Amino acid sequence: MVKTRDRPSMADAREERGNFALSNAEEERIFVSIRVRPLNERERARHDVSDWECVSTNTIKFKNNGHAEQRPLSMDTYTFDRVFGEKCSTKQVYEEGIKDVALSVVRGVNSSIFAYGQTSSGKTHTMTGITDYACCSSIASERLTSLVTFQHKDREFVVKFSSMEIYNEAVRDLLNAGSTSLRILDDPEKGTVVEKLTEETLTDRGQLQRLLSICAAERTTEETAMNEASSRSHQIIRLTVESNPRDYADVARSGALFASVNFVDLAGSERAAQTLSAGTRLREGSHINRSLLSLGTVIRKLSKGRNEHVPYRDSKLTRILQNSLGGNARTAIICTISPARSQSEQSRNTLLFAGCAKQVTTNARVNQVTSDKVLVKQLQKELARLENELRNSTPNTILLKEKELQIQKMEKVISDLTRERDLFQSAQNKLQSAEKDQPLRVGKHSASEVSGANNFLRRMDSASENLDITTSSLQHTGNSDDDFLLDGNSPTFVGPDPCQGWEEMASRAAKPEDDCKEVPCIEVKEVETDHKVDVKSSSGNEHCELNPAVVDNTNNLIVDLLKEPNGSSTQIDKVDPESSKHPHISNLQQKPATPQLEEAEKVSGTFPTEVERKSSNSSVCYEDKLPESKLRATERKSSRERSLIQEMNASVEDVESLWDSDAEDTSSVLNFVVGMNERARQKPLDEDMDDIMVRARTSGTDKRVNRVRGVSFSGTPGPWNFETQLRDTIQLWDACNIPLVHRSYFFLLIKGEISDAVYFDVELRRLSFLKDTFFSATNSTGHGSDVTPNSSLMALNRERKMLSKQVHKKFSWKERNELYVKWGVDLKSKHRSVQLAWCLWTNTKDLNHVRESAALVAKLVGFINSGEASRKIFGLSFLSRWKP
Ligand SMILES: Nc1ncnc2c1ncn2[C@@H]1O[C@H](COP(=O)(O)OP(=O)(O)OP(=O)(O)O)[C@@H](O)[C@H]1O
Repeated sequence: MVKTRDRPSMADAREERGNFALSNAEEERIFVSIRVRPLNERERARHDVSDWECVSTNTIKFKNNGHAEQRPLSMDTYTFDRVFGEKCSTKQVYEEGIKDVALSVVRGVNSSIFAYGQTSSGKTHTMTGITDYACCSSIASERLTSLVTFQHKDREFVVKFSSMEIYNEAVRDLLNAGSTSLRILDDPEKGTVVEKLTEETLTDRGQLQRLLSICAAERTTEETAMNEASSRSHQIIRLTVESNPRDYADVARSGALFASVNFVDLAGSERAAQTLSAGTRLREGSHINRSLLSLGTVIRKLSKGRNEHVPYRDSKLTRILQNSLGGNARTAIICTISPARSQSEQSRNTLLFAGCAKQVTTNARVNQVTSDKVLVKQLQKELARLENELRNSTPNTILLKEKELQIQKMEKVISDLTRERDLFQSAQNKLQSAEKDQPLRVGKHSASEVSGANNFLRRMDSASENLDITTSSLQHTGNSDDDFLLDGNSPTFVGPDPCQGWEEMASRAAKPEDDCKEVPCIEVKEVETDHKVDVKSSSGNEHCELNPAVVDNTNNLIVDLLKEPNGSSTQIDKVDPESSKHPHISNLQQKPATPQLEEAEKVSGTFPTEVERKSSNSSVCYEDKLPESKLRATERKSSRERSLIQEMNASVEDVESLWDSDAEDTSSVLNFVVGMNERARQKPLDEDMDDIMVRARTSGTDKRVNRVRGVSFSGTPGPWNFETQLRDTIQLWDACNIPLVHRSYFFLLIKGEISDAVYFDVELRRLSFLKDTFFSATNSTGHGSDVTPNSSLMALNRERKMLSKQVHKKFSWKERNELYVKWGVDLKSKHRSVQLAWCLWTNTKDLNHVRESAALVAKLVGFINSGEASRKIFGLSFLSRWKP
């Protein structure tokens, strides 16, 4: 008795892991089932009886009733994978024995279904039904309506149909009846293939039915004594199923699957005596039996499991089905038998064959094909998916839009700044050309010093906040002018640069050449009429108040400078236009004497503030009475000296009144400073310079000038005491709450060269004035000043806060810690950068502390010492571009 081992439920296992999951080759035995048909009419007519009984779903028993004529069988019970009795339907055979193997093809596994049995046992009857069920029946568990309609949510299917018969050992294409015998080829990749076999791609179930009908019609069948429509050939209906995933993103399921299922309806073995064959039928029967014998031999060899030769090539049947027999395919064999006692031996032979087939194992595996075409298609789909994802990605879209908006804003800011820069350069060019056209006017032009001081402090104040302004300006997209508008009481910026304070210094330090280009002209009309002086800026449209104190200071300085070496003074009644013709003046100034002075004498004007002149004969008035001898001495002074005096007078006093002036009014200052520096560098002991400095140091009858000069020049003749001036300046910075950036910049740039005396002079005079302004603001509302010690102190605090923020930007963590240690800030304390900023410029009596403070501020702000040019710029940096 052939025993079969219990077969694991492979179908269930596949269902659990997914129908399309890839798997390695699985060794399994051929699924063998037995179907017993009912007795047919012919058998019943012969009063034949059924000798076979299906005792269970997998066991069939021969009912040998002891008939003597029956030769005793070696065994009477056979067990197979499934046994279907006479009453079992073809659908049941399909569902319970064939379906799982047949539908392996949709998972990319080759499969074959055989019908084996003697003639008239029911092979064609069974296989026709099986093929129909497999191809066209609803297959819910596979989520396929059928192999033909091949609908699936994950994959797209292409099913191709082909059919052939092996008749008299010749392969015929059943879909191409006119064709000759087809050749069988051995393909290294595909195995055995039938050349030129017609393949039809299935589109619907009706097409399949038509093709099946064609095959049935074309198959060779003849009537024999055993069967009215006996199949005289082996028929193979082949469905080739190729599936591709709908979504190529799933790598595990992204391969194309390619497999075939063969529905093989073998011709029945027959005995010539029974079929009464002769002639053609006999020859057919001979071929049938020979091929079946080859099949039996192959099965028997395979069932033994030895590595001996398997004669696949003995017949075209075994050659074509080689892959299905012990190869890469799942195989199911339905062995059909007749229950008739008259067919018992043939039935027994069938069962023996089935028993051998039961021992045969196959190694089915998934046939995954990843061709270049599939790869390209896969990549194209993936690319399209990613592009679509990118387009529809909301966060990315928002991010991109934000970036575009930022770019637009920055472009707008750049455009605004470029426009303002161009405007500014245009204005400078105009001023430069005007300067060339107009001679230098020496004298006074009015300025409200209180207003100027306010502007100065406001400018410094705004400078303290420069980083915030700069940053915010980059973020604004509106009118840049609006960005710089202050409150109603504050001045409005009219120049190109919103930060005229330390930031301007720093930025100019980076490109000193550009900033030194413009040397605006000061046009001053000094007219002696009713003791009033008309002061006009170069623009000619601005009348300003003139502070008598400044007038006094300047004139005293002039007088001092014009002192005769013997101590006598010369009073200037009128400037001699011819004096400019002096070669020294020409060298220094490069400008002709101003004819406007003469013209100015003829012009009478009124002043916002009258300046009482102490002497009706003098073109310059003094607060204190001056000896007439001084003025006369001045008059006698050489034209060269007068020109120098005019130059310095214009420079120093215009700088002094700078707070209300436009930048272009500083031309003479810069010219003078440049000239002084150049001369000092080239000829430090130049007689002119030396003369001027000595005279400056020895000047002073005016109280205010004395006070300033007492600081600047130590009040006594002798060598310039740089350190004293520096200390005095530092104290005044402290007293006036001057911004730390300004202090640092000044400190680092002015190093004590003799030419720096001018800078100190200007700085000290201004600081002194600021201090007085503070004093006035504290004690009265005089001048309408809104600048108070408190407001300047607040500005200073804001600057420190700004500097504290810079600490984090400019220094690394390690550098910051070193700084904190150096400046005595506890590393464990909070707000260390703020503490550090509040340490700067606190101990102003210690020059080392001052030097360290200045250096640190310079690092924090980022300005550099670019040499002489920077000092010139620094001179200009006092000039306000703010107007009330
Ligand atoms: N299970 C069945 N129930 C009812 N009738 C059947 C069954 N099996 C076969 N028959 C009938 O028996 C006859 C012979 O069947 P079939 O032609 O399928 O045999 P076959 O094995 O294909 O013979 P051959 O090898 O000569 O082609 C047919 O008339 C068929 O209708």
